[in-house]
Amino acid sequence: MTDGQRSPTSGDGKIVVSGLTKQYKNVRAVDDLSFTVEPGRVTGFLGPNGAGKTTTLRMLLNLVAPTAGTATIGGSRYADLAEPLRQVGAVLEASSAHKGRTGINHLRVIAAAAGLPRSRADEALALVGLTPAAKRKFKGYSLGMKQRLGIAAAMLGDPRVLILDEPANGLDPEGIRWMRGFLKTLATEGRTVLVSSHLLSEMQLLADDVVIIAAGKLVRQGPVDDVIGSMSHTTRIRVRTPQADVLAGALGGENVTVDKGADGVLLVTGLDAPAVGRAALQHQVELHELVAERPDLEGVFLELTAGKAAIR
Ligand SMILES: Nc1ncnc2c1ncn2[C@@H]1O[C@H](COP(=O)(O)OP(=O)(O)OP(=O)(O)O)[C@@H](O)[C@H]1O
Repeated sequence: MTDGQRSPTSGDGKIVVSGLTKQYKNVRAVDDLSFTVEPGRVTGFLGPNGAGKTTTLRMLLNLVAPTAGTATIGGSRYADLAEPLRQVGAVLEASSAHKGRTGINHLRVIAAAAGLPRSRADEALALVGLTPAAKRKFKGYSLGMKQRLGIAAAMLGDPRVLILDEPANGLDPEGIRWMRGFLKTLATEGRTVLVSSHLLSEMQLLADDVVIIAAGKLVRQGPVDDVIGSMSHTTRIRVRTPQADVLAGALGGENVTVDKGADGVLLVTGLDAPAVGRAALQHQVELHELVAERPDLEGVFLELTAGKAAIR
């Protein structure tokens, strides 16, 4: 299906979450949460255990009723979408299927129920690289194959929006790399791709944007590079010198910390690389290495969510 053939009601595929709240008896699982997810980009949805990610995705897909607030996809609530499977594909947990059914039959059953052409089952299976296992029974599928089958089911309607909860779970490194390429390609085609994950190093490779939540609330949202850049005060200078003690003594000042590592390495925070280089020059210290280590997504995530109780 091309863009021109898409249902006009699918809008631009932008996801808008506004004031979304879910109160369970004692737990405010999601608390006045607002964020947007743009088409044409992969957005990582991150948060510590119990942050409210799954509850948010379930509200987005009309599986749980919000206590307050709204979540729309292409301007409509999921419940109001005319043909939801053609507009939104979702995988919320490892795919389950009738154990004795083959992969292709599993997809054909879903396609038939949704009024989609039978040929879509073959196309979706090919899309996730499962054609060779089409006639194998589901019970013989590995976890990685089950994940792929779940994604194939989500892709049956050629949706403009894809929502995945922890899609890399159970995948081996090759499977994770495949998933990365697959999701990036979908975004390049202009689709909206929202992915929750705990794998922060993988998210740094995969995501264009991130939405970080903790204890049900928004902590930060934006392009990955901007979110990491916003924490540049945590940039650490790594310097190696045969005169580590001399240099350590020369690097003083308010908010400056100097930790000694092995082999003459000093890890400095509170100064930038030129300042460390200047101090070395002034004290005639020979340098073998001088590197500004920018924080990675994992470091930023841990700092942003530190102390926000995961168990509520
Ligand atoms: N049906 C429910 N009844 C009561 N509390 C619930 C229910 N579903 C979720 N919660 C609670 O809401 C909070 C958020 O849960 P949720 O599963 O959305 O978090 P999560 O970010 O997806 O966590 P994880 O990363 O561990 O999957 C948790 O404290 C959880 O115990």
